[in-house]
Amino acid sequence: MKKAWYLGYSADDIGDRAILIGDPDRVDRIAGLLEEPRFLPVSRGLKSVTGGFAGKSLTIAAFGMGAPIATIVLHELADLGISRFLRIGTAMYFPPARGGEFIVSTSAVGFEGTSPAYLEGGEPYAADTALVEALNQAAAAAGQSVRKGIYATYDAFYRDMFGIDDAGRDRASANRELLKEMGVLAVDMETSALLAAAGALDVACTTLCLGTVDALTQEKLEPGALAQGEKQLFEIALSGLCALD
Ligand SMILES: O=P(O)(O)O[C@H]1O[C@H](CO)[C@@H](O)[C@H]1O
Ligand SMILES: O=c1cc[nH]c(=O)[nH]1
Repeated sequence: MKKAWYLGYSADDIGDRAILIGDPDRVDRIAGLLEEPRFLPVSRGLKSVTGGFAGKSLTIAAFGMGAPIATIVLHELADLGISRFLRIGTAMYFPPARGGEFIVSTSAVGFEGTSPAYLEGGEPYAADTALVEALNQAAAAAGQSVRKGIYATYDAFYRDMFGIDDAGRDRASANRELLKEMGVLAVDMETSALLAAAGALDVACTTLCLGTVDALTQEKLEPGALAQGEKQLFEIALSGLCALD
């Protein structure tokens, strides 16, 4: 049976849909919400678990950080037969979004190097509308709401997104002006590449993130609100993704 090159899994190891998560510690925490969680062998630090939720079988896969590795994980899982993907995590946000809100991607603009290899000229890359709506409904059922909008994605965190030196501050500040004009709501390091890869591979994908860093002030969500938001994020993500056939 075919085995994925980097992940090392075969089709028998995985569900029919996937949640992609950056931080591998989040895989351990979301696994507690799954029925019969089965952790898969870890290679290169890529931690995954397969289990059930609401009668559906899914795989939660950690990719670390950044578009190249996130798209490798999506591409390998798509090649094994997964047809729906949801990235969850955290993002920098622009007004009118506020800290602690859930932001779902309806589309994304790519300032990273991976998306052109999948869908050159395809910008803005579109998210799957059924998945976006399923997340919207799952949030409402949980007494929460999601804000829908455009994501922008970069590779160079300390140059394009967040300044800790003069060169980074200047560049990130110029980017912020551009993103404000474009009406971007959230910034991360994966979404545009995942949407482009999903489009090219004919699978469904979107991103749902908790807004944790104010793009204008660089103020961070405090740890208690982050922990609480993460729990709600997991519930909305699992319910929304598993509501679809
Ligand atoms: O979503 P999480 O894993 O929190 O990661 C987010 O924070 C990292 C730094 O920008 C990027 O990987 C980004 O997408
Ligand atoms: O600053 C941040 C915080 C979360 N996610 C990002 O991509 N950037």
